[in-house]
Amino acid sequence: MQTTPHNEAKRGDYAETVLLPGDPQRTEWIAATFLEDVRCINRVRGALAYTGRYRGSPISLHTTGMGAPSLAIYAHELLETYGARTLIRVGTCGSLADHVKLRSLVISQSSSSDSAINRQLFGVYDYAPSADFELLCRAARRAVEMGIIHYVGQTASSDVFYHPDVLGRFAGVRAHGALAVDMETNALYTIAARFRAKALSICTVVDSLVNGEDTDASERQELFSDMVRLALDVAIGTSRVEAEPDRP
Ligand SMILES: O=P(O)(O)O[C@H]1O[C@H](CO)[C@@H](O)[C@H]1O
Ligand SMILES: O=c1cc[nH]c(=O)[nH]1
Repeated sequence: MQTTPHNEAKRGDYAETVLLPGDPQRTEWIAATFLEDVRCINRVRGALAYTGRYRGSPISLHTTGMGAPSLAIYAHELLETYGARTLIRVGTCGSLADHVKLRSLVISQSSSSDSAINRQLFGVYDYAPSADFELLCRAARRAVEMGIIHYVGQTASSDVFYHPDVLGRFAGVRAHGALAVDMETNALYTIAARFRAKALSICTVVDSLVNGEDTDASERQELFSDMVRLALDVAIGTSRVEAEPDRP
């Protein structure tokens, strides 16, 4: 019998820190490329999940699928049933700002949403979900140390990927500084807050809604190396000083 309706992993199979790719192929690639002693713990609905070690520390990966409802189910179960305490999204996003270029990283400080889910949850309030401050600071510092082009700021999460008004629909949030759009960060931060857990969303910019530029799916695994290394270093708390103990 499965432990949850959506997951066959047993209690205790997940590490406390879980990286969350949207795409199962990304999950599989991260497991094969970055983790040691790795084992697959879930295949239900193709939401591949693995547990292994990164530089000796236990880390899990779990595929969220696309959109807030899908992520919400998996994040809820990871926090409620599997004892996860830190969730780090390693996703993709579309640029909403001129200066946010393809292939850079967007580290989301907070995330607006057009989701009707929030209207059910918060009544008259427009809840403002945000990243865990410690994870956010660590990611920003480590990204500088690694020389990765990145932007820290607010993002938007939308339930609509294909929309006839490609950019115009974001006018309000763009005018107030939103850097990029994805579909899950708002839900991730909201659910983590509910469980008093830590969350961070790091996304690679794969297209621009401003100028229509796009990356090719074939370059994407390569493209994700910086994001995944950064997320893993953040997950295990590595800074340059810790990573180079022999430094004078
Ligand atoms: O690449 P992932 O992590 O799935 O993220 C983005 O890509 C999907 C849309 O293509 C949505 O899930 C969006 O948030
Ligand atoms: O959610 C997403 C992700 C990438 N690009 C978009 O336009 N939207």
